[in-house]
Amino acid sequence: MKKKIAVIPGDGIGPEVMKQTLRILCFIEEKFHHEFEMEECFAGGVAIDKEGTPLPDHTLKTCENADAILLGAVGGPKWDHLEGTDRPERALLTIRKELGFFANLRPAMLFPAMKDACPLKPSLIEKGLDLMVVRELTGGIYFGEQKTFTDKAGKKSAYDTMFYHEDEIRRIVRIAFEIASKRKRKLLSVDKANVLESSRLWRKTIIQEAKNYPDICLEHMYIDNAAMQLIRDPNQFDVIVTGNMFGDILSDEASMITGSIGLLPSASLDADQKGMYEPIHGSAPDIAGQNKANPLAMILSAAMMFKNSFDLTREADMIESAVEKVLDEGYRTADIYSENTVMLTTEEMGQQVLDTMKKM
Ligand SMILES: NC(=O)C1=CN([C@@H]2O[C@H](COP(=O)(O)OP(=O)(O)OC[C@H]3O[C@@H](n4cnc5c(N)ncnc54)[C@H](O)[C@@H]3O)[C@@H](O)[C@H]2O)C=CC1
Ligand SMILES: CC(C)CC(=O)C(=O)O
Ligand SMILES: [Mg+2]
Repeated sequence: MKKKIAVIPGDGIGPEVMKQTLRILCFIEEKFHHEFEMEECFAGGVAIDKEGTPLPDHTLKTCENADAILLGAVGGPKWDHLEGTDRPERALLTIRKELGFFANLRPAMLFPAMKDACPLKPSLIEKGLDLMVVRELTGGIYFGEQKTFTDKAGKKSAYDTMFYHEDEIRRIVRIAFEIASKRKRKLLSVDKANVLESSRLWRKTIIQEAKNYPDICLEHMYIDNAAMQLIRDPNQFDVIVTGNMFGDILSDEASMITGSIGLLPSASLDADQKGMYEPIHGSAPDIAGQNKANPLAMILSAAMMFKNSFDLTREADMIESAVEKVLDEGYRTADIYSENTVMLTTEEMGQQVLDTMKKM
């Protein structure tokens, strides 16, 4: 199979975790006789430094022309003084919006070997954890009107707007219902409908849409309670659908139940399953450049690319099984290290996954 893949390493640990992922892609390409035309491009802080803008036109064009996009992470303290549209994060938001990647799938799975790394009581995760957060990605407060202004007294104010059109809600909740119908037929919609108008529209719309999915059990929860319930008893949930900001926050919280944010992949999809694949974490400036980052979230994001955009399940399964085996054998990066396990660097973890795949 011939595929064009746009590769955006980005900033901080982005290039470190991407390097390990590309080694695995090269192995898959050779083993299964695929042809991956990989084009590396700049976005984020590195693009600001090189070209004066977080998202150069040619990067966006490369993404548009690709069959899928892999992205490490963008941002960092070096660029934190910049204003909204000049910031590295703008690159990510613009790619998502311009390419219509409205459906962000963030699976939170606890690998059996990672139970000790979960900070919750063992009784809460006895049966493991297998959650799917479906996050709306191109609307809500990250894309509403925003402004900072100075009043007559010289005092500053700022606002952000949480805006949702019913069609935006409808298309993401449909994706969530479809996913729920292939799992436990349980869907939790998370909102703040006791306070926010946009949440009330969200709730009304999903209740209307539920009529088309009579075999799915739909429940609703406010975001504050959901954040608490996720820690109290994560296994009460199966598929969670929510807006952009609530999904961003809840998925970082869910990641910790699986041991580390360095383990969680994601897919950001359009209506035709074209997608951008990225770990849910950021550029982790506190550990960047130290060969300490966990590359498994990025590697598992590539597996999601094979499954969702290329329909290559054998290749995806191979990556996922290799990651599971490496963890079973006790190999860990610093974020998930505990006594009686073997601490590896980023490079060594990539090598370990690769060596395991070679033996499969
Ligand atoms: N998708 C993206 O490109 C995202 C970018 N960011 C940006 O990243 C920068 C840092 O943001 P933070 O809020 O600190 O979030 P972060 O996710 O980068 O880091 C949070 C904590 O998790 C740790 N961590 C993250 N990924 C890890 C990995 N693979 N292995 C081991 N430990 C890992 C970090 O060391 C840090 O202690 C900011 O500029 C932010 O805007 C944040 C989230 C997503
Ligand atoms: C960096 C932001 C644009 C978004 C974010 O934190 C995320 O998508 O996880
Ligand atoms: Mg986030």
